[in-house]
Amino acid sequence: MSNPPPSPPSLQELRKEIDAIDEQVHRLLMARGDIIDRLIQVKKTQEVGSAFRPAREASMMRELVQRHRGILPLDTIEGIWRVIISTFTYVQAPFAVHADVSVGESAMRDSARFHFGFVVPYVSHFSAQAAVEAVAKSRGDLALVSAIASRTPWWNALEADGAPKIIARLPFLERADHPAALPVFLISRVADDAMVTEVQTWSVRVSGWNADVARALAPLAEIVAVPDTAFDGAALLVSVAGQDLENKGFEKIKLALIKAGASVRSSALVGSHATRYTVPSNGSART
Ligand SMILES: C=C(O[C@@H]1C=C(C(=O)O)C=C[C@H]1O)C(=O)O
Repeated sequence: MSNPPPSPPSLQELRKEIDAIDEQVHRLLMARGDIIDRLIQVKKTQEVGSAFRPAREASMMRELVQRHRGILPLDTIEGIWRVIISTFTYVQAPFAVHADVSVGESAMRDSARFHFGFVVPYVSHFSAQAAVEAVAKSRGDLALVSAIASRTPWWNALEADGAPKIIARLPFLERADHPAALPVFLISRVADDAMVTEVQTWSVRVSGWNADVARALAPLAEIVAVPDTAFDGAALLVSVAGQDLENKGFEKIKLALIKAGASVRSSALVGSHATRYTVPSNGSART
């Protein structure tokens, strides 16, 4: 006679397992918090403005994608870790997020809450310029500004030495159905060695700007353009990937502008961020 199949665990037993896991997760998060005091001293967080470290965060978010398996949606894992990381950044050195809501209040608020949670104060502004100004006046605050459209060339305010810079492009993990998909630049002051330089962002003033010039540049770089009403010029925010130390990537853009009939009146590096990273629907990541 064969043995009867083992009876499935009871609901009570399964809930006990869940309670044990919850306790471990909670204790591990508290242990993570215990590291912060030591980390502040090693990192000298207070000396450079924001404790946000864009290079480290971009790489941590990619690790999550690579490790993730099972039924829990990546949206959930990404959201949980954004809150963990942002809150741990906040407890090192408190900061606020200044968001430009002129591109759509609900999408911008979703992006701010998804990436920074509810503990980090959220301040809305009615222009990108105002959000950037608030950051310039602060010690370590962050601004969130649309990465794809603008009515004003807010990036001119990032040109000066010591001015805040573009330090990241969110979301870190792009995909078609991202819950906080609005493409935004994050602007702050961080230590130079914390920057990721894979994509450089340049503030460029050109004359001779028109649709043909824009088309000629489109395959080479992402551009936000604000045409100048006074003459045939424009203020551009140009994102160039694949930089080398001599800024050859930007030199290529300059040459392409000239070839297309425009001329460059000035250019200044106004930040850099990690290469955009796309999670395809089949789960394996690509950049
Ligand atoms: C803890 C740090 O500070 C911040 C918080 C991080 C975290 O909680 O893991 C990661 C990067 C920083 O933005 C760090 O620099 O490692």
